[in-house]
Amino acid sequence: MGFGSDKPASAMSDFLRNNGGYAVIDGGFATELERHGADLNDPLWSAKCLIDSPHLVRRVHLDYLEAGADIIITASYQATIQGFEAKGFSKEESEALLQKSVEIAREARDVYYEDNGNERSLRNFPILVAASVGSYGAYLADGSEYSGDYGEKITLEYLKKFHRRRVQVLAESGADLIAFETIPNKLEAQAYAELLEEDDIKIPAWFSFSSKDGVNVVSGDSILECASVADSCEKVLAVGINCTPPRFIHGLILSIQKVTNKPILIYPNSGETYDGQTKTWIKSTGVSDVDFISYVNKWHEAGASLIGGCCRTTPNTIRAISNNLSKGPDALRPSEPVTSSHSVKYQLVK
Ligand code: MET
Ligand SMILES: [Zn+2]
Repeated sequence: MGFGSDKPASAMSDFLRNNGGYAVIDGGFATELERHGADLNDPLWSAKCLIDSPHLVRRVHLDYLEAGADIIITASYQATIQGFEAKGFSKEESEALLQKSVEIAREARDVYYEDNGNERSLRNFPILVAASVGSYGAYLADGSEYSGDYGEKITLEYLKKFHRRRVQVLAESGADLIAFETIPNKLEAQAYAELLEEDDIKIPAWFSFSSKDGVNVVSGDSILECASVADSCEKVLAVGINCTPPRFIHGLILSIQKVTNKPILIYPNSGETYDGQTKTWIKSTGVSDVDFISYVNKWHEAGASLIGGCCRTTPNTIRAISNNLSKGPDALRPSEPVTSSHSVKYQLVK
């Protein structure tokens, strides 16, 4: 039985409760691919490796699992049928590449389970594979991913049409959930919510927004309104923030809590600034790993229960997050297998 298929609404809360009150999300995927030598200067960005270096994709998933990630996010952030077709792939080949992103993550999970004596897969807290869906702006690769400004021609229906087949394919590919990431505006969140409902998508999802001021999402839409869209959609099991500087995260957690009781996820970037023109990160505008980590237990105390890193964070960041949370003041991650009769002890998750 898949994650969320028996009790969809509470699947994430149940998962977290069995997992000691928190889960660790992986870190910057593209960042780590580049560290392994991948060249991502391409409209497909990290999804280019699905075509030319799947072994690196698998390696990076394993790096994050070994660092302590409980949830790994697939390389499909910038993988779209339209983007693959622009490279000359057929519709069928493009869909197969989307499926491949999930297959590689599942393979990495199997290898990790085997290397670790299958202990985790037998527990109530398996590792989850989250199929990434990046925004329409990420597909455009023109900077609108971080402005959320798509112009007036882009309507709700346009966005639904753009994402529909991609979401359907990922939902049928064996992932545990869909991670809608770096959502830049309210319109795109509404498009995702309507797609999930209308197409009767069979796996749950999380919605994760990005912000550059700690008050609004990057388009200027209110985080309260955006998080409310996520709250109203039954298929959305967690809501939060990613690819946003660490200094804004605490305030955003408090805002999101005003409009939802769903578990809150956060996976900030390193705090460095991305220059959409040159497609590079401006160095020395961020925080060090040490500073990033000093925030982690505060974010957890403030109410975030799924914590990881986004662009420019590394397996070292994730290892430190994992170590910090397991030593935190209210950490209850069990070291022995948990059966459902024990789960009442782990009630930190709201
Ligand atoms: N999961 C994606 C990645 O790390 C998120 C990118 S945010 C621009 O590649
Ligand atoms: Zn990012």
